[in-house]
Amino acid sequence: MLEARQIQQFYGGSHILREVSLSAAAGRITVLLGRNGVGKTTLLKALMGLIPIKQGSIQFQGRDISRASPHERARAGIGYVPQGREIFARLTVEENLQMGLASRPGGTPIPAALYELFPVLAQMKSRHGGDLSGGQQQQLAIARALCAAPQLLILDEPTEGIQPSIIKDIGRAIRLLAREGLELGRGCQPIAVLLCEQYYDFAEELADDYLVMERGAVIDRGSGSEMAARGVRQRVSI
Ligand SMILES: Nc1ncnc2c1ncn2[C@@H]1O[C@H](COP(=O)(O)OP(=O)(O)OP(=O)(O)O)[C@@H](O)[C@H]1O
Repeated sequence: MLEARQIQQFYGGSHILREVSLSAAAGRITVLLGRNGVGKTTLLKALMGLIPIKQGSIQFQGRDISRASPHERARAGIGYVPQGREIFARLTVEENLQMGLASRPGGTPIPAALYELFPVLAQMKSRHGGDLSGGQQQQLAIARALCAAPQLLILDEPTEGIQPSIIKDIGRAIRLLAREGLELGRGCQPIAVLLCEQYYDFAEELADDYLVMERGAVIDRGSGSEMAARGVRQRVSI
């Protein structure tokens, strides 16, 4: 589904991504781990087209999207939940979700399945985004990305600063999306999930595949079931 090859990225003179390659497949959760500042967010932004890549290629559904705009990538089926959520604080929950429908034909309703996935959003439909708790905002940010019915969902640290009960709900939602998919108005099919995460236990629990980054490069990768044996926890702990 997604194939990124040999991505190189620089900020000024700093070499931030060093020949990073990764893939994500429908039905699988691919987890990206690494300490603060190793380049994870930069990589996700590059995949979404928010930062142009200097070298390398990105293929999605067999199509080269290396130079496509974020908007085109969203239309092609990539959903992105940024670090820090970036919900619209002055818009209501419902209006935030409507913003997520922008890439779909006019008149497309907010998929009811999203309110089943995160019932708190139904209860808080008319509240302003800024009045929600951090965990509720994270659920809203995920639901907003899902409004576009993506085939690939990219999540940047969805557990950051969130209480344990909501982390569990988010974990359940991610697993459901990858295993079964959700009826978002385009049929219900398992999606590909690319999850960047600092919270090791959460990452290990969900990972089908994992990658570890250090100083802009992938230094280890494998299947989620090998993470404990390969000492990934020690590699990413601060
Ligand atoms: N806009 C920018 N201009 C210059 N340097 C930047 C910029 N954004 C990030 N960096 C630097 O690039 C490196 C990688 O940052 P990035 O945010 O991708 O790391 P990260 O692994 O996602 O870390 P975190 O978990 O803290 O978000 C860091 O050294 C950071 O200071």
